[in-house]
Amino acid sequence: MSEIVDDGGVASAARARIGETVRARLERNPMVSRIDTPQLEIYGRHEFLSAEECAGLRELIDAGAQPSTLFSGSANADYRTSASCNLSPWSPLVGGISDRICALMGLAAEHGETLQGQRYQPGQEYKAHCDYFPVTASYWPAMLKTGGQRSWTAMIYLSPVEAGGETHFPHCGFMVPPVEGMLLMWNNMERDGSPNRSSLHAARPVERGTKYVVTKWFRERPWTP
Ligand SMILES: O=C(O)CCC(=O)C(=O)O
Ligand SMILES: [Fe+2]
Repeated sequence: MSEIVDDGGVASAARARIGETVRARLERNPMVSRIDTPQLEIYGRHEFLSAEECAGLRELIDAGAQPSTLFSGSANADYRTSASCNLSPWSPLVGGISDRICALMGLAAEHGETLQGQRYQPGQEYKAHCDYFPVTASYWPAMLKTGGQRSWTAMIYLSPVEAGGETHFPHCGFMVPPVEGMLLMWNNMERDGSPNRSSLHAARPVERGTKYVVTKWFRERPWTP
């Protein structure tokens, strides 16, 4: 008897439903605007965080930042050159902001991974990648057990950057420039719940200034690290 395993790389009614629910909620929010591109569901919310909240998160990132690793744990000498840290969900600032992201998107807090902070100095970048998991990766069986595929990504820019540091979506043909306090949200899945290759994105090298962001990735099921 063969067991049908949803391998995260194909269409899925459950993931399609997550996409649809969040899309409907964001479309109803007058503070949220959709970036007009046919290949990707991507939305922005300006002034999601105040200047004080951004400064508070930058301080936490400065205190905790270590050279970034890639999810696969592989060496990343030139692939992801930023410094990053997981932010404690027990911090009232971090917990409150995580809750607000969940409320805005209509996603349950249990599905969200820990908020991760990143800092990029001039010359640092994160080369083109997708946030969803490749089902051929050695770590995929472990991900399947800890919440499955990643659905939506939420990312907040915490500083203005004098030059560079845009988030580039090469298949969609646009870049988002960092604007302090702005929340960017995109669906890593297609409407049918299969991975969307057009969600490929890169953090372009910072040219002048320092870029800070926090990222939250949502799993299709509750995250159980
Ligand atoms: O810093 C950025 O603009 C993108 C960050 C990113 O892609 C990620 O954290 O997954
Ligand atoms: Fe990413």
